[in-house]
Amino acid sequence: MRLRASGLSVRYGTRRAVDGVDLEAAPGEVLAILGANGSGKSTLLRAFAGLLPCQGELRWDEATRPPVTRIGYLPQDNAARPVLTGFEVVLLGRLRTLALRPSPADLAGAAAALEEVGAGAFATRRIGQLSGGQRQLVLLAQVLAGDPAVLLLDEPTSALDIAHQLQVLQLLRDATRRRGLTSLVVLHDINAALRFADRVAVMQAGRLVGTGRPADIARPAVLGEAFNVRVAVDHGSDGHPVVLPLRA
Ligand SMILES: Nc1ncnc2c1ncn2[C@@H]1O[C@H](COP(=O)(O)OP(=O)(O)OP(=O)(O)O)[C@@H](O)[C@H]1O
Repeated sequence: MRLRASGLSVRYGTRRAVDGVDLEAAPGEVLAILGANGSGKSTLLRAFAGLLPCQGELRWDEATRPPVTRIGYLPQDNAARPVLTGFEVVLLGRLRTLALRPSPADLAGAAAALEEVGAGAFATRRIGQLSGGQRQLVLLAQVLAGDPAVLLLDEPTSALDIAHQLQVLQLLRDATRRRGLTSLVVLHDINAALRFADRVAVMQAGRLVGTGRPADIARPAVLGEAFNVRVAVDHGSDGHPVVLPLRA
C-alpha cells in the first residue's frame, strides 16, 4: 500500500509537532525516520496510523481514511495487560479475524509470528514477567500476526541487545520484501537506519529536512544539523556508511 503525505501538519493545541511534511513510501520498502528528541517522528507515525487529526493530505493508496485493519502500528510505549501470556498477546494481533473461539488459522498465525521474531520461548510466560526487550519482541510479533500491509514501528529495537537488534531489523527488511509491506520505522540508531533502510527521512523541529537513500543522507551537513552535533562519516567493511558523533 502506497503512503503519501502532502503538506502534512499536526498540532497539539498551539504546538506544531509536524510542519508541512511531504513524504511517500512504497510497498516493499523500509523507510527509516530519524531525528532528535521531540522532532516529530512519533507524531508523523501516529498520523500515518490515522490516530491524529491532521491538516494537509494523507493517502493510503487512494483512500483518504486509514484502512485500520491493514495497518500494524507499534507505539513507543505499548501497554499490554501484564497477566496475559506471550501467546495471548500475539493472538490479540489477529483481532481482524478473531472470534470467541480462536480458529486454527488464528492459533497457527499467532504461533508463527512468535517464532518469526524468535520469541517462541515466551509463549506461555506472562507478559508482565518478561524483560523489556523480550516484551518488545512479543509486541512486534503481535503486529506481524495481524498480517498488515503497512508497518509503522516506533523505536522497535530500543530495548534490544545488539544481536536482537540485528535480528529484528533483518526480519523487518526480509518481511517487507517478501510480503510487499510498506514499512516506516522510527530509529534512534543512525547506523542501523543507514544499514537496513532503503530510504531515510530526517526530521528536525517538525519539518522534513532530508529524504533519500542512505548514502545521500549520511552527510555531516544533514545529520550534524538535524542532531545538533558534529559528525564524521566513514564506511564499514561492507561499504555501508558509518556515522560517528564527534566532540562538540
Ligand atoms: N500528546 C501531546 N501533547 C502535546 N504535545 C505533544 C504531545 N505529544 C508530543 N508532543 C510534542 O510534540 C513534539 C513532537 O513530539 P514527538 O513525540 O512526535 O517527537 P519524537 O521525534 O518522536 O521524539 P522522541 O525521539 O523523544 O520520541 C514535541 O515537542 C512534544 O513535546
